[in-house]
Amino acid sequence: MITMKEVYKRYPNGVVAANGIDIQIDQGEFVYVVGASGAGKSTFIKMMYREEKPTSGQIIVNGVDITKLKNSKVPLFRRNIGVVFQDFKLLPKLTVYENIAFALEVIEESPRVTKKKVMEVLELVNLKHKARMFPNELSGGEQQRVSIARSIVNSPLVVIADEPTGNLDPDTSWEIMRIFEEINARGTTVIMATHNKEIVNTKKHRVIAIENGLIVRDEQRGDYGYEN
Ligand SMILES: Nc1ncnc2c1ncn2[C@@H]1O[C@H](COP(=O)(O)OP(=O)(O)OP(=O)(O)O)[C@@H](O)[C@H]1O
Repeated sequence: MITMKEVYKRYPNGVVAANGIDIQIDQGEFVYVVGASGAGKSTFIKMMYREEKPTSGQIIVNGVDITKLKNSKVPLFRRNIGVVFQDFKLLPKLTVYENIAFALEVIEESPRVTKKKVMEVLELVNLKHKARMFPNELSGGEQQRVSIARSIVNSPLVVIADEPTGNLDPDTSWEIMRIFEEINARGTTVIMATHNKEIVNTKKHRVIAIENGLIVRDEQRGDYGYEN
């Protein structure tokens, strides 16, 4: 579902963050992206949802070369992709319910379907009882669960998460992992950049390791492989 061919990314300041990446990720896979700080993990991930454009190379997502996509077509393309960030990025003035419903209002979903879908994802992340609260009334783990609920409410084919447990304590991180595993078990591809050695070594999945903008290891059920 995601193919990169000879992908290079040079930022305007001259830093080369992708240095010839070739990769294929199939529908339904669970993939960890690991590597030292500054190795190019975020750049790799951002290019998958057209947050960054490569300097050269092809990136094909669901059959479309997104490097050629017009800016005006990017929002439509992104409907098939859920994104989760380390710092949650919830809208502070909207309730939990509204933060999630927002993603559906943009696509003009009917109020009845919106309510049904929002309640379904809130159930999945176990936060139905906090639907009327505001983000600042929630713990970090709860905020991340809301952000995951928001990322999947459109039933995307893939969820891309950049260090989703980076700001969370170990117990909360395991709870977040449980939710990603559940999402993956339902057939959604999950791609997760992480520094969490324990999680990678315990919940085994494909591991892609990046160093200096290059994929240096790609293993099914791999280990984290760094000291951290
Ligand atoms: N917008 C940008 N402009 C210029 N250079 C950038 C930009 N974004 C990232 N870089 C540089 O590209 C390289 C790769 O950065 P990237 O954020 O992809 O790494 P990372 O592996 O995700 O790091 P971390 O684990 O710290 O998040 C780094 O040298 C970084 O400084």
